[in-house]
Amino acid sequence: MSMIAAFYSGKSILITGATGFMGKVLMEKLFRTSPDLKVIYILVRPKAGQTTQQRVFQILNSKLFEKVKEICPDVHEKIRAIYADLNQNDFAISKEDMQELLSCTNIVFHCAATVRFDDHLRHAVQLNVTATQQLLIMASQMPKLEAFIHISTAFSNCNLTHIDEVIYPCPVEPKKIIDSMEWLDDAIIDEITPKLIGDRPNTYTYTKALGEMVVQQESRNLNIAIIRPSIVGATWQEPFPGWVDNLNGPSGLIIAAGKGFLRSIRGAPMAVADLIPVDTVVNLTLAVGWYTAVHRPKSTLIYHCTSGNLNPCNWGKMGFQVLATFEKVPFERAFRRPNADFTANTITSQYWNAVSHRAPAIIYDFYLRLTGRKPRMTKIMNRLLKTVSMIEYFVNRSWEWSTYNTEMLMSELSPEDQRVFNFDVRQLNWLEYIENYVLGIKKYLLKEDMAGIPEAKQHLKRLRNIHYLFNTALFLIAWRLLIARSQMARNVWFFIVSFCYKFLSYFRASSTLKV
Ligand SMILES: CCCCCCCCCCCCCCCCCCCCCC(=O)SCCNC(=O)CCNC(=O)[C@H](O)C(C)(C)COP(=O)(O)OP(=O)(O)OC[C@H]1O[C@@H](n2cnc3c(N)ncnc32)[C@H](O)[C@@H]1OP(=O)(O)O
Ligand SMILES: NC(=O)C1=CN([C@@H]2O[C@H](COP(=O)(O)OP(=O)(O)OC[C@H]3O[C@@H](n4cnc5c(N)ncnc54)[C@H](OP(=O)(O)O)[C@@H]3O)[C@@H](O)[C@H]2O)C=CC1
Repeated sequence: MSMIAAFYSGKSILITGATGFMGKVLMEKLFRTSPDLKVIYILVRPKAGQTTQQRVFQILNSKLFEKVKEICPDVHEKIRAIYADLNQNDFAISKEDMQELLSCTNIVFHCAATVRFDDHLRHAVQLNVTATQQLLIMASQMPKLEAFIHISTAFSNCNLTHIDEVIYPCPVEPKKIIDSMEWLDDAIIDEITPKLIGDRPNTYTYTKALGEMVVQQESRNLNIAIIRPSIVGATWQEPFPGWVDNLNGPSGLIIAAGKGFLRSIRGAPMAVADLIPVDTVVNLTLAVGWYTAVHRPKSTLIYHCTSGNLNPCNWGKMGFQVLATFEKVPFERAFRRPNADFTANTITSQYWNAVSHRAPAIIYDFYLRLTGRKPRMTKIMNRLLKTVSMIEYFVNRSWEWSTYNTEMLMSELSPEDQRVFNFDVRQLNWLEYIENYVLGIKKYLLKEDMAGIPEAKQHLKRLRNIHYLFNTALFLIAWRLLIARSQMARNVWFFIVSFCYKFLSYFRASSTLKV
């Protein structure tokens, strides 16, 4: 019997960010392995015209929860969706709901965050720092609380190259930042943002670092642990391989490459691609919840959930495998044939941006205009290039994260728990994982039918022919223009033509003689 699964049985668990990528997988695993848990409270806001209940209904009826519904048929009754907005005071939770949360919760998993790299500092602070502080204040009023697990990111200290399992202080105290956000106007915040974030690349990593400081400062006598995952990717094994449902991290760029929009990224092919499957992160998170509640470590332990030091893969290898998978299972209606690369050189990268990204978009928009349609490719390309520019920081560097706590935890687990809550990335076969990841993107994100693969391959063949035709036409036009302008080019041209003519005459004469 799994000790971790048994631990969560009968427990009341609060999850923030349960509608997000990681939150959904966390909920799924909890219900699948501990169907006897008492209740999972999730803090949800209405979104995109859907009420909180409709959102929960949609999640439970998704492919991800198919297995859960077999194992735990009363799953609908065990989820309590609580209306909440983490941007508001007391999260806008009603008094009755708050009372219930405070009196019943045993474990808190705090996953909610804004993960946008370009978020305005005020908003990023509100969600990643202030909301974390408020949640900790709530937690301190929960008499039955056994553990509080905070999800941070391995990149909260990406300004360092070697990162230990400690909280690194930021120069300005989080409390001062929170206070200043209340009275500074947006223009001033914009001005001081680069100074505050310093050598971090964006407001996301900075506010996640502040969030960790808040956890440390507000921990009081709570049992707290922090988990720092690196780049979270599709599921590796559970509940099935390749599940993914948003465009964050590599997923959006894999789509862009598969559809032929993305041809080049300025990145170091040999830099470590520190991806970690979402089910691995969830398994570690649940193991940490158990360990923190049962063993009550004296201080706040930090767990790095990374792959680079144990089973490294680099961006070059990953890109190669992604492209190889496109050969077998191409995406439908590609704009161009997938053919992308990482280039370390800035000038080469700018050249490819002009030739392979901007020029085809302009030509295609011109074609759309000619055929009376609305141009859209330049807009799509600008958005893609903006995304690429934001991730460049992460694909040009390698980091080293120490993983003593994660390894210690692994050794504390029973063999059964090591199997059920496996977070040992040494067992991960990257080629297989990446292939499943690309397949998962096709199935669950793009919702493409596997039956359409022959047609997609046919489409790629047509694109290849158009590509050859276009290049030949371009070459002939360039050559014609050159001949018109340069005597030297004309001489070369006449030499080639007369050489071919002589060769053909000789060939014809010798074949007549034989007869
Ligand atoms: C080339 C060779 C090989 C080929 C094969 C390729 C191999 C693989 C390539 C490997 C590369 C490795 C990358 C890893 C780096 C991760 C580092 C993580 C480090 C930290 C990890 C963390 O700890 S935390 C998670 C990370 N956090 C994000 O990853 C959020 C990012 N994101 C944003 O910060 C905003 O998204 C941003 C971008 C500002 C746009 O902002 P924006 O305002 O312009 O656009 P919006 O977001 O509003 O989106 C407007 C519309 O674009 C759609 N869309 C959104 N993203 C899209 C996307 N990536 N690709 C397509 N489409 C996307 C969306 O669905 C909307 O569609 P619609 O309009 O139809 O609704
Ligand atoms: N994905 C990754 O690559 C990595 C993620 N992480 C961390 O993991 C955690 C989970 O990330 P992930 O699941 O990928 O992120 P998602 O963007 O998929 O999910 C974010 C969650 O936070 C919720 N949320 C955001 N704003 C509010 C709000 N105002 N009120 C209530 N809920 C809100 C979202 O709700 P809604 O659905 O309503 O928007 C959603 O449930 C985060 O803490 C992130 O920093 C760390 C490393 C890598």
